[in-house]
Amino acid sequence: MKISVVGTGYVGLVTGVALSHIGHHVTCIDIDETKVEKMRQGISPIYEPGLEELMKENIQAGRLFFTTSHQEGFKDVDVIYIAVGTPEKEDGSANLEYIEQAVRDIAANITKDVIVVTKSTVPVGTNHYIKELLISLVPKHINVEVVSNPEFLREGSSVYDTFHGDRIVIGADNEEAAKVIEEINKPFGIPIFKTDIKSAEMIKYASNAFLATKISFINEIANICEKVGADVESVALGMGMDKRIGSMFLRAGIGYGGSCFPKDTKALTKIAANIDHNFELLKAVIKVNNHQQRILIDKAKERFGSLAGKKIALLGLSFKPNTDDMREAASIVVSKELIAEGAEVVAYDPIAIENAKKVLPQEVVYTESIEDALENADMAFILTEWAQIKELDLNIYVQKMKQPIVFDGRNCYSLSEVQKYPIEYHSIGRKPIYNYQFQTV
Ligand SMILES: NC(=O)C1=CN([C@@H]2O[C@H](COP(=O)(O)OP(=O)(O)OC[C@H]3O[C@@H](n4cnc5c(N)ncnc54)[C@H](O)[C@@H]3O)[C@@H](O)[C@H]2O)C=CC1
Ligand SMILES: O=C(O)[C@H]1O[C@H](OP(=O)(O)OP(=O)(O)OC[C@H]2O[C@@H](n3ccc(=O)[nH]c3=O)[C@H](O)[C@@H]2O)[C@H](O)[C@@H](O)[C@@H]1O
Repeated sequence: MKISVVGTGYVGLVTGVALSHIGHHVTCIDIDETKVEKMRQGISPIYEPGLEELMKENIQAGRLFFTTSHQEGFKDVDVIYIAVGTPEKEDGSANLEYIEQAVRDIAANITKDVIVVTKSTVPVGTNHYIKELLISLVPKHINVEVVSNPEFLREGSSVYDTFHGDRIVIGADNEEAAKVIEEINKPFGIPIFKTDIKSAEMIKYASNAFLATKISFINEIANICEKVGADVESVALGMGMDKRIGSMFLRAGIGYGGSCFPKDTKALTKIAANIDHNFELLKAVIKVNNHQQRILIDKAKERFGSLAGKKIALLGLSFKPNTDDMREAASIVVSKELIAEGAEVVAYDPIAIENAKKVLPQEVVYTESIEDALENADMAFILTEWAQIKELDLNIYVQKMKQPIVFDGRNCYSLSEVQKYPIEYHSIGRKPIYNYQFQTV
């Protein structure tokens, strides 16, 4: 099948590469010339484990192409995937301007019948709008069908997820079009769920909202655990053994970030508000998350009073490990607030520093190693559970810091391990450890 993918972000690039890997002829189109130039050389503009190897392999096999020209990219294609961004507008609703532009680009350049597949996360009703817009713009002799095919990959494991996903959702009002997209996806060997367009659109939002709910739920339980002396890790394990609950997405921490949960939860409350439904549960999930992102600051202030003049090392900046994505990362909220409190902020991340520099306050100082960040620090905040941080020899905190006081927002270390060191350790939903005698200065 000859396919083109519009937009080469996390979703578009991974989709294009994966579709070429299962044998399709794929052209990825992006308006960003620098990105396209890199991708032509087999260089991935984003950090995703395994992606670059797969890109190179399929470029060499003559199945994967990149262009900035919609005309060239849409030439003779049977199927066009839309994977452009749908960021948050100021009012929380989804911004559909990139989708609309992509649709106009398609309409202006296609010369034969095509199926347009929407991968981007779009509010219920958008695919019908896309179809109406296309029909109004393309010449009458060209037939266009629209299929919703929401994406469920996670950043940091997007290649793995694409080949091992739990389901592929195909939402179509036209059986023939649904069959074509089903055939395209069959080589992945993943269960395919076919439904109508609006239900497919809703499956995406409902799934993200449900996962976000699980996270806010366990974070609330964690906060209660701290007060009553229970251990959230044990609680999550015990809960997760019930198959109806499931053990995944019960990791307590400093809340969810990233390009999707924050924006999609807000967008769903907007979708509900548009039909006069007050989605109270989801609003509470969002509120809990906003509070949770600040929880280490609250703990540190409770411990120290003022943070003014304190040197604070931030370990991990991206919104989760194995990605350089800084969108809605807790480190943004935390660093801004620490700077406002008058603290001196030193930050380390194995991959995301370049992106972090674009969004964190300019007062933040970056280091090339964990050791350098910890040097003479009054306290450390762990914000992302990178393997490098989880595997760190805990003696480093003792040796490098002015006082080894660690606020761990990702529960990176077992309490029994931390007990072996002269460290003061505060984590989420677990008992604090006071093995370091704090000297008042
Ligand atoms: N990032 C993720 O993990 C996931 C994202 N999604 C959804 O997928 C969609 C895309 O997300 P990301 O890949 O993160 O976006 P992104 O912002 O990383 O990438 C979008 C790309 O589209 C390009 N673009 C914009 N307009 C264009 C046009 N008219 N023609 C060609 N290229 C154009 C941009 O230059 C950019 O490279 C969003 O709706 C998002 O909600 C869904 C599942 C996972
Ligand atoms: O629509 C999307 O963009 C994607 O959003 C999430 O994927 P992603 O944001 O890449 O990463 P997750 O692994 O879901 O983590 C999101 C946030 O939740 C946090 N999280 C996750 C799990 C958990 O138990 N606890 C927790 O705090 C992570 O630290 C991170 O900040 C979903 O998991 C994907 O299925 C979906 O396709």
